[in-house]
Amino acid sequence: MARVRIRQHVNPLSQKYRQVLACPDWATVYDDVRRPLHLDIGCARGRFPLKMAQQHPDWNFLGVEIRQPLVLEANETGDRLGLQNLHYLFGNINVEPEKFFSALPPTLQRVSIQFPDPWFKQRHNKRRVAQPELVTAIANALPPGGEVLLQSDVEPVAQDMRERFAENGNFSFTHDTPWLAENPLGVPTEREIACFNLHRPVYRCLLQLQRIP
Ligand SMILES: C[S@@+](CC[C@H](N)C(=O)[O-])C[C@H]1O[C@@H](n2cnc3c(N)ncnc32)[C@H](O)[C@@H]1O
Repeated sequence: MARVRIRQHVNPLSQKYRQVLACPDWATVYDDVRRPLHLDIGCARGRFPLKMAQQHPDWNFLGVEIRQPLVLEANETGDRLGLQNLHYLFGNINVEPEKFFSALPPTLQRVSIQFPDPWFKQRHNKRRVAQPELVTAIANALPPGGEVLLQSDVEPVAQDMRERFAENGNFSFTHDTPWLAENPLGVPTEREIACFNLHRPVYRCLLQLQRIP
């Protein structure tokens, strides 16, 4: 069988990725839509949501990824394992995020953005995931107490994400130190494992929504 070549990075500003993420009928992908929902943005092969779904059958998990072949493969794996609390969607999270978030089940409880950006240069700022419109959409969709986990191994990128959430005004940090030493969810992502093996530091923080905006 011919192997599909999967690109390392795609440009989220390209015309190809300008559609709003299409949501399915949630009752066809989750066996119980009432469970709390964890959204993982930029999930790549989706191993993090997969492990979380196995460890937390009382939650639903949704991975979003802009590289379609990874999404197809991840959904096949989830189906093969019979996981009815896991689903993946293809698309660009930064296209009209308000529309996407308003089409989610009303049970959104946690969002994670982990090692999202290959865009380290300042001139590529607009390609980064944590844009103000996305932060606003997350703030509008989470209930008070809802959580956001941010992680990166590139300090300026982590700092940038941190500032975007702090300047939104609706979130507070759950810790006094600038960064958390350990992953509070206890399940490392693929990139996090690679960082650990390379002894690279990881910059992570956990925020909570304070009030309804
Ligand atoms: C470096 S990988 C990290 C994957 C995983 N979160 C981890 O920690 O191992 C970042 C992923 O985010 C995806 N991504 C980047 N921008 C995105 C966007 N605007 N919408 C959806 N996915 C995006 C990339 O395609 C890539 O798979």
